[in-house]
Amino acid sequence: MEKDLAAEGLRFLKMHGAGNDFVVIDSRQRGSAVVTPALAKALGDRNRGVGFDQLAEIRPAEAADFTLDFWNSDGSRAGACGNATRCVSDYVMRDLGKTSVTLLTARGRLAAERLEDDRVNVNMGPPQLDWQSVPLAREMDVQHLPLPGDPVAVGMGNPHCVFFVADAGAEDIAGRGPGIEHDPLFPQRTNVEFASVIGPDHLRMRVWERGTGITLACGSGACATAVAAHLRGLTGRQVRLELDGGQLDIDWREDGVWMAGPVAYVFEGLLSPAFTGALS
Ligand SMILES: N[C@@H](CCC[C@H](N)C(=O)O)C(=O)O
Repeated sequence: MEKDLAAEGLRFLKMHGAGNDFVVIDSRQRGSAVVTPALAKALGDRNRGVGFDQLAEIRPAEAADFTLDFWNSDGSRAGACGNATRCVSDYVMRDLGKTSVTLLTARGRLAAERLEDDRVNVNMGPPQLDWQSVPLAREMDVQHLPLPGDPVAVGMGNPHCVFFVADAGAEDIAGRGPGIEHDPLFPQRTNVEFASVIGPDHLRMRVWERGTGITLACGSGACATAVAAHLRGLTGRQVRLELDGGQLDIDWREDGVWMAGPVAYVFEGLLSPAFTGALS
């Protein structure tokens, strides 16, 4: 932690998208990143920190409106976070007086826009459907992984393992999630989705997130689940997902997987110098 931040404290914003909650740190004026794995882990602690599913740090960008980095609550980095992308895009759009923005993430350049009903729609890019990109440990059929339950692997800039089950609401997510997250098939671990079909354009989905655990919604997971459902012939390319925290609408278009959903502002805060200083 830089000396001046340890002395002054660090400003943050708390947001959520369909109950997937975030701490957002805006480092555009500072220019350089302040988040470290130690800060992410300490801040992600719901008892001793602020608590979040993901931490998102905004940095300046030359060829886009901003750069966005994601961290899980265990202090690990994530290459994609759909709901944080929607929330932070809304914040930057309001700040810049725009109704659409472009951003750079580890995945590449993404685009987001505010819809007339105030939801935010983001293009999460094309799904990664080859085993190296997910990534998986060795060559295999991504649409039929060699695991009980016959799941589908989909990369959305981060790895997802999607199970189609009779009733996602009845799945023991906490019991099954950790073992699959750490299965040797996934060299970078994986997010785990359990989905059931409500209709040809309607799914129920629950999630165990890599590096965080159970969350009320996962945007990249919703995209991966919609892609997997279409590949399995269960739905069309446009689908609504019912998550524990709300609804997300997915549209798998030629230019990528678009996801629309709500964004919410919760509070702003200032991390105490004692908190940030203890991490120096
Ligand atoms: N909540 C997210 C996904 C966050 C990252 C994930 N846990 C990972 O490690 O890949 C979303 O909305 O996409």
